[in-house]
Amino acid sequence: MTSLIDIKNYTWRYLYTNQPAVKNINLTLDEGLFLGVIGPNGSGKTTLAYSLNGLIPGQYHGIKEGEVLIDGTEVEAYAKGTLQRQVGVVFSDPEAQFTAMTVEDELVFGMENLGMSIPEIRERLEWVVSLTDLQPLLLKPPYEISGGQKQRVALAAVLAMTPRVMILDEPTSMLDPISRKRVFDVLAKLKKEQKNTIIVIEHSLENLIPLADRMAFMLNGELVLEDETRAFFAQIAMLMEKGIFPPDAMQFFHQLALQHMYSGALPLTVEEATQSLRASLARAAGGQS
Ligand SMILES: Nc1ncnc2c1ncn2[C@@H]1O[C@H](COP(=O)(O)OP(=O)(O)OP(=O)(O)O)[C@@H](O)[C@H]1O
Repeated sequence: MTSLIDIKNYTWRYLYTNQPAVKNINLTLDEGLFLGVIGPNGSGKTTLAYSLNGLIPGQYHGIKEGEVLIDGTEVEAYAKGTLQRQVGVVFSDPEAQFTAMTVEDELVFGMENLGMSIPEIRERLEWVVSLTDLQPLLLKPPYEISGGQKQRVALAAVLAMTPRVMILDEPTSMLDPISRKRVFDVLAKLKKEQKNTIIVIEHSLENLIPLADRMAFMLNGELVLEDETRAFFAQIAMLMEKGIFPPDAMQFFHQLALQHMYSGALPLTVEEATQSLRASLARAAGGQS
C-alpha cells in the first residue's frame, strides 16, 4: 500500500544560498495520522511544509534532490489546482491569506475556485462553521476579528476545501493561551470526526502532545527523530540536550527515573502523570503495610 505522504532522500537548497534548508529527509505518513513537528527557528520546518503543498518548487527557485510524493505522485506532477484537494496549509499569519470582505465569503471562496457544486458548498460551509464555532462572525470582515478568530477562519477556509492533508504552520504562535486552546480544541474535534491527515508545526508541546500520533524533530535541516509519540519522548535526554524542553510533568518523571525512583514509561500528559504518581504512591503505601 502506498503511504499518503512519502518523502525520499529529499534535499532542497534555495537559490543563492550555500546550505540546503532541508537535507536528506526520509519520512512516510499514512492517511489519518496526526504528526507534530518541532524544531528551533530555521531548522527547515516551513520549508518542509512548502515542499508538501507544492509552493516548493512551484513558487520558489532552488535545487531539489530526491522525491516528495503525495499519494504516490510527485507534487510537481499534479495538474494545476489539483494538489489543493490533497494538501492544504494554514500559516501562522492567516491575514496574508484573506481576500474576501466577509468571513463567510472567505470560507466560500476556495470552494468556488475548486468548482464545488452549490449544495456541496452549503454542506461543507455548515460543517466547518459548526466545527470552528464561527457562526457569530460570518458577516464580519476577516481583518476586523481577533487573532485567534482569524486563525480559526483560516483553518476553516482550508478545511472547507477537503484536503486529505492539513498542514498548520505554527498556528498559535501569535495567540494568547485561551485562543491557543480554542484552536487546539478545533484540531481535537477534527481528529475525532474526520479522516484528515494533520501535520502541525508547533512550539507549544503541552497542546500538541495529547493529539499527536507521531512526532518529528528537525534540526539544521535534518529530520533528527521521527517516531510514535511515546517512543519519540523516550529519547528525552537527547531532545533536552538539543534544546527541546518537554512539558514539566514529563521532565519531572524523567528526573525521578534518573534518580531510580521511577521506571515506567514517561507520562505524556498531566492526566497520565497524575495516574502514574497515584499508582506509585499506592505501591509505596502497599509496600509499607
Ligand atoms: N525564501 C528563502 N530563501 C532563502 N533561504 C530561505 C528562504 N526561506 C527559508 N530560508 C532558509 O532556509 C532555512 C530553513 O528555514 P525555514 O523557514 O524552513 O525554517 P523553520 O524551521 O520553519 O523556521 P521558523 O521556526 O523560524 O519558521 C533557514 O536557514 C532559512 O534562512
